[in-house]
Amino acid sequence: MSASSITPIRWCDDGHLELLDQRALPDRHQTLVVTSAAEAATAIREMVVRGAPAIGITAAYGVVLAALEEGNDSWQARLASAMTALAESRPTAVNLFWALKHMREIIAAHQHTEAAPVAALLEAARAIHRQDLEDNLTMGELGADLIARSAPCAVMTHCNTGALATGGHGTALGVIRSAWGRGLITRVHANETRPWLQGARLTAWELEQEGIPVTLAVDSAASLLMAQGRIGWLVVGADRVAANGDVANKIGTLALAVQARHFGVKVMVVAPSSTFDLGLASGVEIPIESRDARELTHQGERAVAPSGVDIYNPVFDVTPASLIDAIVCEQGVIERPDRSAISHLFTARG
Ligand SMILES: CSC[C@@H](O)[C@@H](O)C(=O)COP(=O)(O)O
Repeated sequence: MSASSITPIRWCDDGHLELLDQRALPDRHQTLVVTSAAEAATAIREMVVRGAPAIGITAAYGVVLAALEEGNDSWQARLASAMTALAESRPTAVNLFWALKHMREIIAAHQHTEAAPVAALLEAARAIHRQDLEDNLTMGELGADLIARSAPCAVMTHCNTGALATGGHGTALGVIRSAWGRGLITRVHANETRPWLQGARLTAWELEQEGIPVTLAVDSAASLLMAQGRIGWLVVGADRVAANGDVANKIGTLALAVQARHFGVKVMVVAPSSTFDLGLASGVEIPIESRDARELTHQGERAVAPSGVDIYNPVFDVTPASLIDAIVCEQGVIERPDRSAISHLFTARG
C-alpha cells in the first residue's frame, strides 16, 4: 500500500462505511464494516478511526447511515438521536461537532420532507471528505514555504496527523510530505506518542510507505534531540484551536513546545478551519478527554503497573499561543498567533 493510497474511510455505494482499523496497524490491515450511526460512534470512541478531521468525516457519514436506517420513529427523531450519540463519542476534536453542525443544516433545509434526505446528506458528507483533502494539500504547500526558510533541515512530529487522521495527505504530516517532495527536509523524527503509540504504529508506518526517512524515538528523547541542534521545526496538528490561538493537541505537545522555545526550535501547528473553535475565548475552555486507565496499566494483556494504582490519563493538552511560531490553515498562515491575527484571518477571508 503506498501512502497516497492509504484510505482510512471509504463510503460504499450500497450504503455502508468501511474503516481501516487503526488499532491493528501496522502489522494487520483489517477493515471494519460500519452499517449504523451507533456503530460509527463506537468506532470513533474505540479509536478504529482517529485524528480530528477523520473523526469529523466519519461522523458525517454516520449521519448518512442513520438516514438509511429504518424504524418506528420519524426520520427526524432518528437522526436527532444518532447525532447525539455521535457527539458523545469523543469530546476534544471540534471537527466532530463542526461536521455534525453542517449535517444539521442540511437536515433543517429538508425538515418537512416525508423521507430522510439521504442523497443531500451523502453529498454533504462526501463534500466534507473531499474538502478536507483539498485543504490538506493547500496547507502542505503553505507549511512547506515556512520550512523553506530554514531548509534543508530535520523536523520533529508528534502523534499521527497523516492520511490516516484526515481525508488524505495529512495536516502536519501533509506539510512534511509536501516539504519532502520539494527537497526541504532531510529526516523526520517521530515521537512514539505514549500511551497509544500513534507515532510508532501509524506515523512511522505512513512515512516508511513513502520512503521518507524517519527515526522513531521515545517521547522523552525529544529534548535531547532539540538540545543537540538536530531539529529545525516541530510540526504538529491540532484537535481544537481557540480564538486566542491556544491549541489543544495530543498529550505531550505542550512539553514539546516548551522545550522547543528553550532550544530555539520553531513550532508550527497545522490545522484546517474546521479545527478552529472561535466560540472559545482561550484554551482553558477546551474539554480535555481522559481515557481508560488500562492504556497505562497494560501492554496488551501484560500488566505494567500495580493493580489498582491511581491513574491520570488525559490524552490531549493545551499549548498557549505564545509558544507557537505559526499556525498554518488552508485560509492562510498566522505567524505569532494571537486573538487579533486569528480574527483578522477569518474576517478577511470570510
Ligand atoms: C490531523 S490530526 C491532529 C490531531 O487530531 C492529532 O494530532 C491528534 O492529536 C490525534 O489524537 P487521537 O487521540 O489519535 O485522535
